[in-house]
Amino acid sequence: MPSKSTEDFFDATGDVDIGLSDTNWSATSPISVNTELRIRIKDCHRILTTTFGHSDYKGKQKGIIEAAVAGRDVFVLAPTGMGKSLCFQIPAAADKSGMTLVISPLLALMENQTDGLRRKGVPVASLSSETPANEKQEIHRALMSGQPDFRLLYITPERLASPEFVKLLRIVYRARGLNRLVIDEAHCISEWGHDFRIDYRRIGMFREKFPDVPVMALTATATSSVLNDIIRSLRMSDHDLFIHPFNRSNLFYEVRYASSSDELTKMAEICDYICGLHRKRGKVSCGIIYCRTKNTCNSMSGYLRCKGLSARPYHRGVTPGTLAKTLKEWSTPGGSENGGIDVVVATIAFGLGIDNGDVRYIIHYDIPKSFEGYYQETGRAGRNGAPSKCILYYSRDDLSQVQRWVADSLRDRVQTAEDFQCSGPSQRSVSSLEKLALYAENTDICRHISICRYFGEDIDERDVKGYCDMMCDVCKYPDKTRKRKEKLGGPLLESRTIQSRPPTNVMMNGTRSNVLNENGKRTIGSTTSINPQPVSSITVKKLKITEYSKPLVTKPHNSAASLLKPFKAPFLKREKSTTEIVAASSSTDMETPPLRWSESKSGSSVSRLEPDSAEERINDGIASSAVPNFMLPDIDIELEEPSSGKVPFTMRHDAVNSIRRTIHRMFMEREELWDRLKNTLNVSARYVILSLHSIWSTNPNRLWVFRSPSAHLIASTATEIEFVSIFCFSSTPEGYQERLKKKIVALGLLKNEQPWKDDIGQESYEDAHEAVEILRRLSRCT
Ligand SMILES: Nc1ncnc2c1ncn2[C@@H]1O[C@H](COP(=O)(O)OP(=O)(O)OP(=O)(O)O)[C@@H](O)[C@H]1O
Repeated sequence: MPSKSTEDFFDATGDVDIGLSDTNWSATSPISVNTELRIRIKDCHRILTTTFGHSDYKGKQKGIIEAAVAGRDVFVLAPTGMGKSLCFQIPAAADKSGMTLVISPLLALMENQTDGLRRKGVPVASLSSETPANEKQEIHRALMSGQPDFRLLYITPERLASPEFVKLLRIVYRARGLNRLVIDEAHCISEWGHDFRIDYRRIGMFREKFPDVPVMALTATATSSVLNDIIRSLRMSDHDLFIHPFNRSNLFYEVRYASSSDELTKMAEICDYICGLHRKRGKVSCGIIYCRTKNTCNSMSGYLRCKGLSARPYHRGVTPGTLAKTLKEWSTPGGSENGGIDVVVATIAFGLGIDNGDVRYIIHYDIPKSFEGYYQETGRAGRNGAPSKCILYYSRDDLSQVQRWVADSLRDRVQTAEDFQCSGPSQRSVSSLEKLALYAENTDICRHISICRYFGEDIDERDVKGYCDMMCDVCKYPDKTRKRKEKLGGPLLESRTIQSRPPTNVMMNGTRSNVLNENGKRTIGSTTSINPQPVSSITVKKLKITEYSKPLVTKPHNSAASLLKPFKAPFLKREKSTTEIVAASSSTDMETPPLRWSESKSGSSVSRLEPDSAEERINDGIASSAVPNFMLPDIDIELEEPSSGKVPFTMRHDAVNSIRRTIHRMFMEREELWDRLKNTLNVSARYVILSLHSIWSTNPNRLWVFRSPSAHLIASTATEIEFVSIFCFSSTPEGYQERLKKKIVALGLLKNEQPWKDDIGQESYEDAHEAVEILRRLSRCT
C-alpha cells in the first residue's frame, strides 16, 4: 500500500479541515477478516464488557481497536474523556502474550492508569524514577526473558531513549514479545519535544529499531500542524487516522470578566459558587480549581478550608506522598461525605489524563498559558456525561502577565537553541495564548464553536444547535455576557479578518482517514464529505496591548454575611428612571455612598436587566399587583435539573424571576424584614464581613459589594422555591403554571409578621413560612 504522508492531509499552510463520514470501514478495511482476527476482535469485546464493565464501545473505539488488533499504525485525535485509554488497553489486555509499551508524559498519569488496570486484574507494570528497586529488578528480569508476564509496560520518553532500556527491548522484540508502541498524550511530542523534553523527538527512532511493530498515537489536543508534526516525528506511514469531533456538549463554558485581579472577591465568589452548588444538589460536588502559581493554589485552598470546604492544593511544591494521598482522596466517590475531599486547587501538574467521572466543575482562577491547556483542563469535567460547568476568570491584567511569561519563556528557549546550535522553538505558544484571549473576549460566537474551530473543525455557524444547546454563556445569556465584558474596560482588541478555517483536504466523520490529494481526489476511505462548504472568513480580534481604563469593580459575591449592615434590598424602585436610578441609602449606611445604577455608562459595573416581558406571559391571571414590574439585579440563574423535558426551560426561568420580583418587593415594602435575617448569620459570616471591610475601605464602588449578597440570597431562594415547591410537584406546564400562581400570591404575605413567626397560626401562611425558612437557611451559608 502506498505511503500516505501527512502532506496529503494538509495544504501548504499545514492546516487541516475535518469532516466526518461514518462510512464503509468494512468495505475498505485492509484487515483480512480471517478467523484468528475475528476471534481477537471478539476477545476485545469480551474484555470491554467483563474487565472494564462497559456494555458497548464508545465513539470510534470499535474501529480503533479493530485497526490496532489488525496490526495497523493508528492515530487517534479525540476529545477529552472520549475513552482513548481503552483504545490501547483493550487490545493489549486481549493479547495472549507479549507486551504493549506505553509512553506517558507524567508519573501521576502513569500511576493513575496502572492502578486502574491492576484493580481490574490486567497485568501491568511501570518503570520510572519512582519505581522501587526490587520492582525494577523484576521488570528487568521479565524483559530479559523476552516474554514478560505483563501486557502493558508504562514508561517515560526519557527511558525509551536510554541505551540500556533499548537493549532490553531488543530482547523482547527478538522473542516476538513487543506487540505495540503507544504514545499517549502524543501532542507532547510537538509541544515539548522541540526543547523542554527532547527525548519526545527521539521516539521516532523506535520505528528504525523495531520496524514492524505497530505504533498508536493518541491525543485530545492537536491542531492540524501539530498533528502533522507528530505523524512526521513518529515516522508513521500508512496509518489509520481517527478523528472525533472535539465538542464536549455536556460542558457549560462561561467566562467571568474582571477589570482587575481582585483576589479576595474572586475567592469569595468561587467559594459562594461551590457552596451554592452543594446546596442545590443536596450533596457535595467534586471539582478542580486551576491556578497558575503554587502560592495562589495554597491561598485559594486555605481560603476554602477556612470556609469549611474540603479542599487541598496540588502542585510540585507538595511532597509526592501527599500528592498521591490528595489524588486518592479526591477520587473517593462521595467526596468529603465519605472521608475524601471535594476540591483540588491545582497547577497544571494536575491535568493530563486525570479521570474522575463525577467532576462537576472546573474553575480557571486565572487564564491558562495555552488554548490546549485550557481544553485539556476543562476536559477533566463531566467525563461521565453529566452536565458540568467550566468557568474561566479573565482579566486583561492577568492576560498581560501570562503574555510576558510566555514571551520570556520563548526568549529563553530561543537562547538555549542558539547556545546548542539547534533549531529554534516554535512560536506556537504565543499564538495559542493569543487565540485563547480571543476566545475569552469574543462574546458573539458560541464557546463550543470557538473551541472546535481552534482545533480545525469545520463548522457552519447555522449549526450552533448541533454543538451547543444553551451550554455556554454566549448562547444562554448573550446580552448579559456582552454587558459583563464591559467590565474589562477600554478597547484592547482591534479587529482584523482571518480565515475561520484553513483550506481543506481531510474530512472527518469516518472510521478511517479520508485523504484527498492535491487534486482533491480521495486516496482512501469514503467518497463524500459531509461539510463541503467553502472557506469562510469571520471577523475576529487581534490582541494589541494598549492602555485600558482602570478597574471599576469586580463581580460581587453573594456571601450572606453581607446581610449585616448596611442592609438594603438591591433592587430598583419602579418609579425611578431607567437610565439612572439611585438607590437611596438608609440612615444606617453611614459609610456608604448612594449606589448608582446606570444603564449604559461605559464600564459600569452594575448592569441593568431589560424589563422582563416574559414576566407578563407567566403572570396572566395573577392579580396585576402581585408581581411588580421593576428591574432585577443581573444574576445568573441556574435551574436545578436544567434539562428536564416536562416544563420548558424558558418557562422555568421566567418563573424564578417572578418569584424573585415578588420577594424583592416584599423587602422593598418592609425593609425591616432584613433585620429578621441578620440573627441567622454565623461566625464565619462575620469573618467575611471583616474581609469585606478591607475591600470596602479601598474600593470606591464598595456599596455594591455589600448590597449584592441580598440580591443573590433572594435569587437562590427563588431558585429553590421554584424547584422544590413548584417544579417537583408538576408534571405538565399547565400544572406548573397553576402552582406558580398560587406561590406568587402566597409570597405576597411575606411582608406580614405572621410567616416570620415560629408559630404561624393560620394554614394560609404556610407557603410564605416555607420561603422564610429557605431564606433563613440560605443566609446561614457563607
Ligand atoms: N465504552 C465505554 N463506555 C462507557 N464509558 C467509557 C467507555 N470507554 C471509556 N469510558 C469511560 O470514559 C472515561 C474517559 O476515559 P479516558 O480516560 O480513557 O478518556 P481519554 O479520552 O483518555 O481522555 P483524556 O484525553 O482527557 O485523558 C473513563 O471514565 C472511562 O471509564
